[in-house]
Amino acid sequence: MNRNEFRWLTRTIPFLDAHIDDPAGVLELRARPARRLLVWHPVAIDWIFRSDQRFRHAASRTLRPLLGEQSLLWAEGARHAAYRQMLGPPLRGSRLTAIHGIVSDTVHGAIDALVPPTVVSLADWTRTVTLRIISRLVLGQVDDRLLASFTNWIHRALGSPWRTLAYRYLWRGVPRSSEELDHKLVRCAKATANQPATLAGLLLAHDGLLPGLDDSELRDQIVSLLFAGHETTAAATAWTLYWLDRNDTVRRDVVSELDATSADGSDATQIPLLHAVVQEALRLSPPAMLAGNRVLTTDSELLGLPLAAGTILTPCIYLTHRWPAAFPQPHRFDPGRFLNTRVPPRHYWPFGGGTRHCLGSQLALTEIRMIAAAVLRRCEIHCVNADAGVAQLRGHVLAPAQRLGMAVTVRRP
Ligand code: HEM
Repeated sequence: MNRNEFRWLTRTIPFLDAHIDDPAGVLELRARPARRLLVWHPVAIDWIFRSDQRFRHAASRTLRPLLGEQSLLWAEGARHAAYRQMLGPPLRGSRLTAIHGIVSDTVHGAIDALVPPTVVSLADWTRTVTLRIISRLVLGQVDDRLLASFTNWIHRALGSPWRTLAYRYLWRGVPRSSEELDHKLVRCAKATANQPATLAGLLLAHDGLLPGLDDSELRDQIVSLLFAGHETTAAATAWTLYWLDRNDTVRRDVVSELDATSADGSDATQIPLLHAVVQEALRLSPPAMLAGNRVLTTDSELLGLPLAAGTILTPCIYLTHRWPAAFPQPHRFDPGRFLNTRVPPRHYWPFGGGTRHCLGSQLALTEIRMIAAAVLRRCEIHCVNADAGVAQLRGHVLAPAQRLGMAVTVRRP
Protein backbone atom coordinates (compact mmCIF):
# COMPACT_ATOMS: atom_id res chain seq x y z
CA MET A 1 0.00 0.00 0.00
CA ASN A 2 1.55 3.37 -0.95
CA ARG A 3 1.37 6.60 1.06
CA ASN A 4 -1.54 8.02 -0.96
CA GLU A 5 -3.63 4.90 -0.53
CA PHE A 6 -2.91 4.75 3.20
CA ARG A 7 -3.89 8.39 3.74
CA TRP A 8 -6.93 7.93 1.50
CA LEU A 9 -8.12 5.00 3.60
CA THR A 10 -7.38 6.42 7.03
CA ARG A 11 -7.94 10.18 6.67
CA THR A 12 -10.19 10.37 3.63
CA ILE A 13 -11.74 13.83 4.06
CA PRO A 14 -8.53 15.73 5.04
CA PHE A 15 -6.73 13.86 2.25
CA LEU A 16 -9.31 15.07 -0.30
CA ASP A 17 -9.36 18.61 1.10
CA ALA A 18 -5.58 18.79 0.63
CA HIS A 19 -6.08 18.29 -3.13
CA ILE A 20 -8.74 20.92 -3.81
CA ASP A 21 -6.31 23.30 -5.49
CA ASP A 22 -4.48 20.60 -7.46
CA PRO A 23 -5.19 21.52 -11.11
CA ALA A 24 -4.23 18.04 -12.38
CA GLY A 25 -7.54 16.61 -11.22
CA VAL A 26 -6.15 13.05 -11.34
CA LEU A 27 -4.19 11.22 -8.65
CA GLU A 28 -2.76 7.72 -8.46
CA LEU A 29 -4.10 5.96 -5.38
CA ARG A 30 -2.44 2.64 -6.10
CA ALA A 31 -0.05 1.21 -8.69
CA ARG A 32 -0.57 -2.53 -8.02
CA PRO A 33 -2.12 -5.11 -8.30
CA ALA A 34 -4.43 -3.02 -10.50
CA ARG A 35 -3.63 0.64 -11.03
CA ARG A 36 -6.28 2.87 -9.46
CA LEU A 37 -6.74 6.57 -10.17
CA LEU A 38 -8.92 9.07 -8.37
CA VAL A 39 -10.36 11.40 -11.01
CA TRP A 40 -12.05 14.77 -10.49
CA HIS A 41 -10.93 16.95 -13.40
CA PRO A 42 -14.27 18.06 -14.93
CA VAL A 43 -13.18 17.22 -18.48
CA ALA A 44 -12.10 13.74 -17.40
CA ILE A 45 -15.29 13.11 -15.40
CA ASP A 46 -17.39 14.18 -18.36
CA TRP A 47 -15.40 11.83 -20.63
CA ILE A 48 -15.86 8.91 -18.21
CA PHE A 49 -19.63 9.31 -18.04
CA ARG A 50 -19.95 9.84 -21.79
CA SER A 51 -17.90 6.71 -22.54
CA ASP A 52 -19.60 4.59 -19.91
CA GLN A 53 -20.49 1.79 -22.33
CA ARG A 54 -16.77 1.06 -22.69
CA PHE A 55 -16.13 0.33 -19.01
CA ARG A 56 -16.66 -2.58 -16.69
CA HIS A 57 -18.35 -1.53 -13.46
CA ALA A 58 -16.50 -3.15 -10.61
CA ALA A 59 -18.15 -3.80 -7.25
CA SER A 60 -16.97 -1.81 -4.25
CA ARG A 61 -14.94 -3.99 -1.88
CA THR A 62 -16.82 -2.59 1.11
CA LEU A 63 -20.31 -2.89 -0.31
CA ARG A 64 -20.11 -6.20 -2.20
CA PRO A 65 -20.52 -8.40 0.89
CA LEU A 66 -23.44 -6.25 2.05
CA LEU A 67 -25.43 -5.93 -1.15
CA GLY A 68 -24.42 -9.27 -2.63
CA GLU A 69 -22.65 -10.55 -5.76
CA GLN A 70 -25.74 -10.11 -7.93
CA SER A 71 -26.65 -6.56 -6.92
CA LEU A 72 -27.93 -4.41 -9.77
CA LEU A 73 -25.33 -1.83 -8.70
CA TRP A 74 -22.67 -3.91 -10.43
CA ALA A 75 -24.72 -6.07 -12.78
CA GLU A 76 -23.62 -5.72 -16.39
CA GLY A 77 -25.04 -6.04 -19.91
CA ALA A 78 -28.58 -7.23 -20.56
CA ARG A 79 -29.29 -8.00 -16.89
CA HIS A 80 -28.37 -4.46 -15.85
CA ALA A 81 -30.41 -2.97 -18.70
CA ALA A 82 -33.43 -5.09 -17.66
CA TYR A 83 -33.25 -3.82 -14.09
CA ARG A 84 -33.08 -0.21 -15.25
CA GLN A 85 -35.92 -0.76 -17.71
CA MET A 86 -38.16 -2.11 -14.96
CA LEU A 87 -37.25 0.09 -12.02
CA GLY A 88 -36.59 3.42 -13.77
CA PRO A 89 -40.08 4.48 -14.96
CA PRO A 90 -41.90 4.33 -11.59
CA LEU A 91 -39.13 6.42 -10.02
CA ARG A 92 -39.38 9.43 -12.32
CA GLY A 93 -41.68 11.91 -14.03
CA SER A 94 -45.40 11.95 -13.46
CA ARG A 95 -45.39 8.45 -11.93
CA LEU A 96 -43.61 9.88 -8.91
CA THR A 97 -46.82 11.69 -7.97
CA ALA A 98 -48.17 8.37 -6.69
CA ILE A 99 -45.38 8.39 -4.10
CA HIS A 100 -46.01 11.86 -2.62
CA GLY A 101 -48.67 10.50 -0.23
CA ILE A 102 -46.25 7.91 1.17
CA VAL A 103 -43.55 10.55 1.74
CA SER A 104 -46.01 12.95 3.35
CA ASP A 105 -47.62 10.33 5.67
CA THR A 106 -44.24 9.04 6.76
CA VAL A 107 -42.62 12.37 7.52
CA HIS A 108 -45.66 13.80 9.32
CA GLY A 109 -45.95 10.59 11.39
CA ALA A 110 -42.29 10.93 12.37
CA ILE A 111 -42.74 14.61 13.28
CA ASP A 112 -45.82 13.76 15.38
CA ALA A 113 -43.60 11.43 17.43
CA LEU A 114 -41.17 14.26 18.27
CA VAL A 115 -42.40 15.59 21.61
CA PRO A 116 -40.64 18.86 22.51
CA PRO A 117 -38.40 19.65 24.18
CA THR A 118 -36.32 16.79 22.82
CA VAL A 119 -32.97 16.14 21.16
CA VAL A 120 -32.56 13.41 18.57
CA SER A 121 -29.58 12.46 16.44
CA LEU A 122 -30.22 14.31 13.17
CA ALA A 123 -28.61 11.59 11.04
CA ASP A 124 -30.46 8.74 12.79
CA TRP A 125 -33.79 10.55 12.54
CA THR A 126 -33.46 11.17 8.79
CA ARG A 127 -32.30 7.56 8.30
CA THR A 128 -35.40 6.27 10.09
CA VAL A 129 -37.71 8.43 7.96
CA THR A 130 -36.08 7.63 4.61
CA LEU A 131 -35.82 3.89 5.35
CA ARG A 132 -39.55 3.81 6.14
CA ILE A 133 -40.29 5.57 2.85
CA ILE A 134 -38.13 3.37 0.62
CA SER A 135 -39.30 0.19 2.39
CA ARG A 136 -42.92 1.09 1.62
CA LEU A 137 -42.01 1.66 -2.02
CA VAL A 138 -40.06 -1.54 -2.30
CA LEU A 139 -42.04 -3.90 -0.08
CA GLY A 140 -45.36 -2.25 0.84
CA GLN A 141 -46.14 -2.28 4.58
CA VAL A 142 -43.14 -3.51 6.57
CA ASP A 143 -42.92 -4.43 10.22
CA ASP A 144 -40.82 -1.91 12.22
CA ARG A 145 -38.88 -4.79 13.83
CA LEU A 146 -37.68 -5.95 10.42
CA LEU A 147 -36.47 -2.42 9.61
CA ALA A 148 -34.73 -2.28 13.01
CA SER A 149 -32.84 -5.53 12.23
CA PHE A 150 -31.82 -4.09 8.85
CA THR A 151 -30.63 -0.84 10.47
CA ASN A 152 -28.68 -2.66 13.22
CA TRP A 153 -26.86 -4.77 10.65
CA ILE A 154 -25.90 -1.77 8.45
CA HIS A 155 -24.82 0.14 11.54
CA ARG A 156 -22.60 -2.74 12.68
CA ALA A 157 -20.98 -2.85 9.23
CA LEU A 158 -20.63 0.87 8.46
CA GLY A 159 -21.38 2.82 11.67
CA SER A 160 -17.71 3.37 12.55
CA PRO A 161 -15.09 4.06 9.84
CA TRP A 162 -12.38 2.29 11.89
CA ARG A 163 -14.50 -0.79 12.41
CA THR A 164 -15.31 -0.90 8.68
CA LEU A 165 -11.58 -0.72 7.86
CA ALA A 166 -10.87 -3.49 10.36
CA TYR A 167 -13.57 -5.65 8.76
CA ARG A 168 -12.02 -5.05 5.33
CA TYR A 169 -8.35 -5.51 6.11
CA LEU A 170 -8.11 -7.58 9.31
CA TRP A 171 -11.20 -9.78 9.16
CA ARG A 172 -13.10 -11.34 6.31
CA GLY A 173 -14.87 -8.27 4.97
CA VAL A 174 -17.90 -6.43 6.33
CA PRO A 175 -20.52 -8.78 7.78
CA ARG A 176 -23.25 -10.16 5.55
CA SER A 177 -26.84 -10.05 6.72
CA SER A 178 -28.07 -13.00 8.74
CA GLU A 179 -29.93 -15.81 7.00
CA GLU A 180 -32.94 -14.95 9.12
CA LEU A 181 -33.00 -11.33 7.89
CA ASP A 182 -32.54 -12.43 4.26
CA HIS A 183 -35.33 -14.94 4.63
CA LYS A 184 -37.73 -12.36 6.08
CA LEU A 185 -36.93 -9.82 3.35
CA VAL A 186 -37.50 -12.34 0.59
CA ARG A 187 -40.74 -13.50 2.23
CA CYS A 188 -41.92 -9.88 2.44
CA ALA A 189 -41.00 -9.33 -1.21
CA LYS A 190 -42.90 -12.43 -2.31
CA ALA A 191 -45.96 -11.34 -0.36
CA THR A 192 -46.11 -8.33 -2.72
CA ALA A 193 -46.09 -10.51 -5.84
CA ASN A 194 -49.60 -9.33 -6.69
CA GLN A 195 -48.83 -5.67 -6.01
CA PRO A 196 -47.04 -4.31 -9.09
CA ALA A 197 -47.22 -0.91 -7.35
CA THR A 198 -44.26 -2.01 -5.20
CA LEU A 199 -40.78 -2.32 -6.69
CA ALA A 200 -40.49 -5.91 -5.42
CA GLY A 201 -43.83 -6.70 -7.08
CA LEU A 202 -42.50 -5.25 -10.35
CA LEU A 203 -39.38 -7.42 -10.20
CA LEU A 204 -41.45 -10.54 -9.52
CA ALA A 205 -43.80 -9.76 -12.44
CA HIS A 206 -40.78 -9.37 -14.70
CA ASP A 207 -42.45 -10.72 -17.84
CA GLY A 208 -39.41 -12.71 -18.89
CA LEU A 209 -36.97 -9.82 -18.61
CA LEU A 210 -35.14 -11.48 -15.72
CA PRO A 211 -34.93 -15.18 -16.57
CA GLY A 212 -33.73 -17.30 -13.67
CA LEU A 213 -34.41 -14.73 -10.95
CA ASP A 214 -34.08 -16.81 -7.77
CA ASP A 215 -34.38 -16.00 -4.06
CA SER A 216 -30.72 -15.14 -3.69
CA GLU A 217 -30.75 -12.61 -6.55
CA LEU A 218 -34.07 -11.21 -5.32
CA ARG A 219 -32.52 -10.75 -1.85
CA ASP A 220 -29.58 -8.83 -3.37
CA GLN A 221 -31.90 -6.42 -5.19
CA ILE A 222 -34.17 -5.83 -2.18
CA VAL A 223 -31.18 -5.08 0.04
CA SER A 224 -29.59 -2.90 -2.68
CA LEU A 225 -32.75 -0.84 -3.13
CA LEU A 226 -33.31 -0.42 0.61
CA PHE A 227 -29.68 0.55 1.13
CA ALA A 228 -29.13 2.82 -1.91
CA GLY A 229 -32.60 4.28 -1.44
CA HIS A 230 -32.16 5.51 2.12
CA GLU A 231 -28.55 6.02 3.31
CA THR A 232 -27.72 8.73 0.75
CA THR A 233 -31.13 10.43 0.90
CA ALA A 234 -30.97 10.51 4.70
CA ALA A 235 -27.52 12.10 4.61
CA ALA A 236 -28.62 14.69 2.03
CA THR A 237 -31.70 15.61 4.10
CA ALA A 238 -29.62 15.90 7.26
CA TRP A 239 -27.05 18.07 5.46
CA THR A 240 -29.83 20.32 4.13
CA LEU A 241 -31.18 20.91 7.66
CA TYR A 242 -27.65 21.31 9.02
CA TRP A 243 -26.62 23.96 6.45
CA LEU A 244 -29.85 25.86 7.07
CA ASP A 245 -29.13 25.81 10.80
CA ARG A 246 -25.66 27.27 10.12
CA ASN A 247 -27.02 30.02 7.84
CA ASP A 248 -29.75 31.84 9.67
CA THR A 249 -30.57 34.40 6.97
CA VAL A 250 -31.08 31.69 4.36
CA ARG A 251 -33.17 29.67 6.82
CA ARG A 252 -35.45 32.65 7.48
CA ASP A 253 -35.83 33.27 3.73
CA VAL A 254 -36.76 29.61 3.17
CA VAL A 255 -39.33 29.73 5.99
CA SER A 256 -40.82 32.90 4.42
CA GLU A 257 -40.96 31.14 1.06
CA LEU A 258 -42.81 28.24 2.66
CA ASP A 259 -45.16 30.59 4.57
CA ALA A 260 -46.20 32.17 1.29
CA THR A 261 -47.45 28.91 -0.21
CA SER A 262 -49.24 25.73 0.76
CA ALA A 263 -46.92 23.70 -1.51
CA ASP A 264 -45.67 20.50 0.12
CA GLY A 265 -42.24 20.69 -1.51
CA SER A 266 -42.86 18.02 -4.13
CA ASP A 267 -42.80 20.58 -6.97
CA ALA A 268 -39.43 22.34 -7.10
CA THR A 269 -40.78 25.26 -9.13
CA GLN A 270 -43.07 26.32 -6.26
CA ILE A 271 -40.23 26.58 -3.75
CA PRO A 272 -37.17 27.64 -5.81
CA LEU A 273 -35.10 28.77 -2.83
CA LEU A 274 -35.53 25.52 -0.91
CA HIS A 275 -34.67 23.61 -4.09
CA ALA A 276 -31.50 25.70 -4.51
CA VAL A 277 -30.60 24.99 -0.86
CA VAL A 278 -30.93 21.25 -1.50
CA GLN A 279 -28.76 21.52 -4.64
CA GLU A 280 -26.09 23.47 -2.77
CA ALA A 281 -26.14 21.00 0.14
CA LEU A 282 -25.64 18.19 -2.41
CA ARG A 283 -22.71 20.12 -3.91
CA LEU A 284 -20.97 20.94 -0.66
CA SER A 285 -21.70 17.70 1.20
CA PRO A 286 -22.31 15.12 -1.54
CA PRO A 287 -23.55 11.97 0.23
CA ALA A 288 -22.01 9.84 -2.54
CA MET A 289 -18.48 11.24 -2.47
CA LEU A 290 -17.52 8.81 -5.21
CA ALA A 291 -19.35 7.43 -8.20
CA GLY A 292 -18.92 3.72 -8.94
CA ASN A 293 -15.53 2.41 -10.06
CA ARG A 294 -14.99 2.22 -13.84
CA VAL A 295 -12.50 -0.33 -15.18
CA LEU A 296 -10.92 0.29 -18.60
CA THR A 297 -11.44 -2.60 -20.98
CA THR A 298 -8.98 -1.28 -23.60
CA ASP A 299 -5.83 0.85 -23.51
CA SER A 300 -6.85 4.53 -23.50
CA GLU A 301 -5.65 8.03 -22.88
CA LEU A 302 -7.03 10.46 -20.32
CA LEU A 303 -5.93 14.13 -20.25
CA GLY A 304 -2.81 13.07 -22.17
CA LEU A 305 -2.07 10.27 -19.66
CA PRO A 306 -1.69 6.80 -21.25
CA LEU A 307 -3.74 4.21 -19.38
CA ALA A 308 -3.54 0.43 -19.72
CA ALA A 309 -6.61 -1.82 -19.91
CA GLY A 310 -7.52 -2.92 -16.39
CA THR A 311 -6.90 0.53 -14.83
CA ILE A 312 -9.60 1.45 -12.31
CA LEU A 313 -10.96 5.00 -12.50
CA THR A 314 -12.80 6.29 -9.42
CA PRO A 315 -14.75 9.50 -10.15
CA CYS A 316 -14.53 11.78 -7.10
CA ILE A 317 -17.73 13.81 -6.88
CA TYR A 318 -16.55 15.56 -3.69
CA LEU A 319 -13.55 17.18 -5.41
CA THR A 320 -15.31 17.95 -8.71
CA HIS A 321 -17.90 19.87 -6.66
CA ARG A 322 -15.06 21.95 -5.19
CA TRP A 323 -13.44 22.85 -8.52
CA PRO A 324 -12.62 26.51 -7.77
CA ALA A 325 -13.09 27.82 -11.33
CA ALA A 326 -16.71 26.60 -11.35
CA PHE A 327 -17.52 27.23 -7.69
CA PRO A 328 -15.58 30.22 -6.33
CA GLN A 329 -14.95 29.92 -2.57
CA PRO A 330 -15.94 26.27 -2.82
CA HIS A 331 -16.23 25.73 0.97
CA ARG A 332 -18.87 28.45 1.30
CA PHE A 333 -22.53 27.46 1.51
CA ASP A 334 -24.20 29.65 -1.11
CA PRO A 335 -27.54 28.51 -2.58
CA GLY A 336 -27.36 31.57 -4.88
CA ARG A 337 -25.09 29.46 -7.11
CA PHE A 338 -28.21 27.53 -8.16
CA LEU A 339 -30.82 30.32 -8.21
CA ASN A 340 -31.90 31.52 -11.67
CA THR A 341 -28.71 30.16 -13.23
CA ARG A 342 -27.74 27.04 -15.13
CA VAL A 343 -25.89 24.40 -13.14
CA PRO A 344 -22.31 24.46 -14.51
CA PRO A 345 -22.17 21.54 -16.98
CA ARG A 346 -19.42 18.96 -16.27
CA HIS A 347 -19.01 20.19 -12.69
CA TYR A 348 -22.08 18.97 -10.83
CA TRP A 349 -22.67 15.21 -10.49
CA PRO A 350 -24.33 14.44 -7.14
CA PHE A 351 -26.05 11.42 -8.71
CA GLY A 352 -23.16 10.20 -10.86
CA GLY A 353 -23.67 9.83 -14.60
CA GLY A 354 -23.56 7.74 -17.74
CA THR A 355 -25.22 4.35 -17.89
CA ARG A 356 -25.12 4.03 -14.08
CA HIS A 357 -26.72 7.41 -13.29
CA CYS A 358 -28.66 7.09 -10.02
CA LEU A 359 -32.05 5.47 -10.60
CA GLY A 360 -33.61 7.28 -7.65
CA SER A 361 -32.38 10.86 -8.24
CA GLN A 362 -35.82 12.39 -8.81
CA LEU A 363 -37.33 10.48 -5.92
CA ALA A 364 -34.46 11.59 -3.68
CA LEU A 365 -34.81 15.28 -4.57
CA THR A 366 -38.56 15.11 -3.98
CA GLU A 367 -38.11 13.40 -0.62
CA ILE A 368 -35.44 15.82 0.63
CA ARG A 369 -37.56 18.88 -0.25
CA MET A 370 -40.74 17.38 1.25
CA ILE A 371 -39.07 16.31 4.50
CA ALA A 372 -37.25 19.64 4.90
CA ALA A 373 -40.44 21.61 4.13
CA ALA A 374 -42.47 19.63 6.67
CA VAL A 375 -39.82 19.99 9.40
CA LEU A 376 -39.33 23.73 8.82
CA ARG A 377 -43.09 24.38 8.80
CA ARG A 378 -43.97 22.35 11.85
CA CYS A 379 -40.92 22.56 14.10
CA GLU A 380 -38.49 24.99 15.64
CA ILE A 381 -35.18 23.14 15.53
CA HIS A 382 -31.54 23.88 16.10
CA CYS A 383 -28.45 21.72 15.87
CA VAL A 384 -26.59 20.68 19.01
CA ASN A 385 -22.79 20.01 18.79
CA ALA A 386 -22.75 21.72 15.39
CA ASP A 387 -19.17 22.95 15.89
CA ALA A 388 -17.74 19.57 16.78
CA GLY A 389 -16.61 18.44 13.31
CA VAL A 390 -19.65 16.71 11.94
CA ALA A 391 -18.76 14.89 8.72
CA GLN A 392 -18.38 11.13 8.98
CA LEU A 393 -17.98 8.39 6.39
CA ARG A 394 -20.37 5.45 6.54
CA GLY A 395 -18.80 3.25 3.91
CA HIS A 396 -18.70 5.66 0.98
CA VAL A 397 -21.54 7.85 2.25
CA LEU A 398 -20.65 11.27 3.64
CA ALA A 399 -23.13 11.80 6.48
CA PRO A 400 -23.27 13.97 9.58
CA ALA A 401 -21.84 12.16 12.61
CA GLN A 402 -24.36 10.50 14.89
CA ARG A 403 -23.54 12.93 17.71
CA LEU A 404 -24.90 15.91 15.75
CA GLY A 405 -28.15 16.49 17.60
CA MET A 406 -31.37 18.10 16.38
CA ALA A 407 -33.05 19.89 19.29
CA VAL A 408 -36.78 20.32 18.78
CA THR A 409 -38.13 23.13 20.95
CA VAL A 410 -41.54 23.70 19.35
CA ARG A 411 -43.78 21.41 17.32
CA ARG A 412 -46.90 22.72 15.62
CA PRO A 413 -49.91 20.50 14.78
C1 HEM B 1 -29.53 12.10 -2.29
C2 HEM B 1 -29.75 10.83 -2.53
C3 HEM B 1 -28.96 10.00 -3.50
C4 HEM B 1 -27.68 10.18 -3.98
C5 HEM B 1 -26.73 11.33 -3.67
C6 HEM B 1 -27.41 9.07 -4.87
C7 HEM B 1 -26.22 8.94 -5.57
C8 HEM B 1 -25.95 7.86 -6.42
C9 HEM B 1 -24.72 7.69 -7.14
C10 HEM B 1 -23.53 8.65 -7.13
C11 HEM B 1 -24.81 6.53 -7.83
C12 HEM B 1 -23.72 5.91 -8.73
C13 HEM B 1 -23.76 6.52 -10.11
C14 HEM B 1 -22.52 6.26 -10.93
O1 HEM B 1 -21.73 5.36 -10.61
O2 HEM B 1 -22.33 6.99 -11.92
C15 HEM B 1 -26.11 5.97 -7.56
C16 HEM B 1 -26.58 4.78 -8.09
C17 HEM B 1 -27.80 4.22 -7.76
N1 HEM B 1 -28.77 4.75 -6.96
FE1 HEM B 1 -28.67 6.54 -5.99
N2 HEM B 1 -28.49 8.23 -4.88
C18 HEM B 1 -29.46 8.75 -4.07
C19 HEM B 1 -30.72 8.24 -3.83
C20 HEM B 1 -31.22 7.07 -4.38
C21 HEM B 1 -32.55 6.57 -4.16
C22 HEM B 1 -33.67 7.25 -3.36
C23 HEM B 1 -32.64 5.39 -4.81
C24 HEM B 1 -33.91 4.55 -4.82
C25 HEM B 1 -34.21 3.59 -5.53
C26 HEM B 1 -31.35 5.13 -5.45
C27 HEM B 1 -31.01 4.03 -6.21
C28 HEM B 1 -29.83 3.88 -6.90
C29 HEM B 1 -29.52 2.72 -7.74
C30 HEM B 1 -30.42 1.51 -7.94
C31 HEM B 1 -28.25 2.93 -8.28
C32 HEM B 1 -27.48 2.01 -9.23
C33 HEM B 1 -27.76 2.41 -10.68
C34 HEM B 1 -27.03 1.53 -11.69
O3 HEM B 1 -25.97 1.00 -11.38
O4 HEM B 1 -27.54 1.41 -12.81
N3 HEM B 1 -30.52 6.19 -5.15
N4 HEM B 1 -26.79 6.79 -6.70
